[in-house]
Amino acid sequence: MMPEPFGDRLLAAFEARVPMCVGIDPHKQLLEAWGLRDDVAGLESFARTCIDAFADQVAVLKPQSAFFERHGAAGVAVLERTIAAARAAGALVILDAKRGDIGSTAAAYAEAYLERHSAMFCDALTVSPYLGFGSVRPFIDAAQRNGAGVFVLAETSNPEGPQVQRAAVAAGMTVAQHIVNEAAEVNTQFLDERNSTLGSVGVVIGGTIAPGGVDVRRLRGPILVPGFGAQGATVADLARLFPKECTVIASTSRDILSAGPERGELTQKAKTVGSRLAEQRGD
Ligand SMILES: O=c1ccn([C@@H]2O[C@H](COP(=O)(O)O)[C@@H](O)[C@H]2O)c(=O)[nH]1
Repeated sequence: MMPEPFGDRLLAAFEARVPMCVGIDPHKQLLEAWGLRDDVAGLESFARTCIDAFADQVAVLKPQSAFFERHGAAGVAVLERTIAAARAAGALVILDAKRGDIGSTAAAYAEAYLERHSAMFCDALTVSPYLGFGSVRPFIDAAQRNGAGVFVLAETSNPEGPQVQRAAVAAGMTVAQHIVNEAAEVNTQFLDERNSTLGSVGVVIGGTIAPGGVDVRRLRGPILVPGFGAQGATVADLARLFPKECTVIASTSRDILSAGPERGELTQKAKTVGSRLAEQRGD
């Protein structure tokens, strides 16, 4: 039997939980602010507190792989435990690792994160299409086989992004729009074959971008929106950038994590931000 598709699981989580994504980004400065050492024990304690505060309340958690990898193999082991604990508590996990490579190597990355036998299996993975959209096909295939998702970088939140992502691939079409259109095509094919409402190929579009860059109305997949909070994007920006019918996953890391280390304060902060987002969606 085919596993339940990621899009359906995401919609169910948004109905039942705080409808947003909290990023788990154990910055050195945050570890220090939480009274923890910048070592593997500090990392484990930080991640454990995040799980206790968010995993049974918030729809999506997004560990940032880089902050675990910087502690070496022991840090990656903490990441594995964090993903497993978050999923066991019912949160969906998007691993932010921005993987991408030539097809055969992409297939190995896909096996690491999107095959159910893997220790690092997560609900979705961020991937980079800047070796060509076709190069992310192994991620899409593995995700669709396993009820997981991918989030393809389209227009990122950093100020350097537009130089590449707003360049034209054809008259009137930006690179970012091309990526969104390719994702839309995969979703349409998948949804035509399955009795499902939301595709498993999402895109990443920063909440900080200038309006007018990408048209997402035909995507039929979720939009992961980082840049909310610490990088300056607000609820009003989300309303301005995305049509109401889109499934927008607003993501914030430092803004919420800076409420720690008390578990109750972290949970409360996520709930406060989540209700502002739900209000904007008109729930
Ligand atoms: O376009 C992008 C893609 C990914 N990110 C990641 O999201 C978080 C943002 O953290 P904040 O503390 O909320 O600024 C971080 O892990 C980035 O690598 C992004 O910011 N923009």
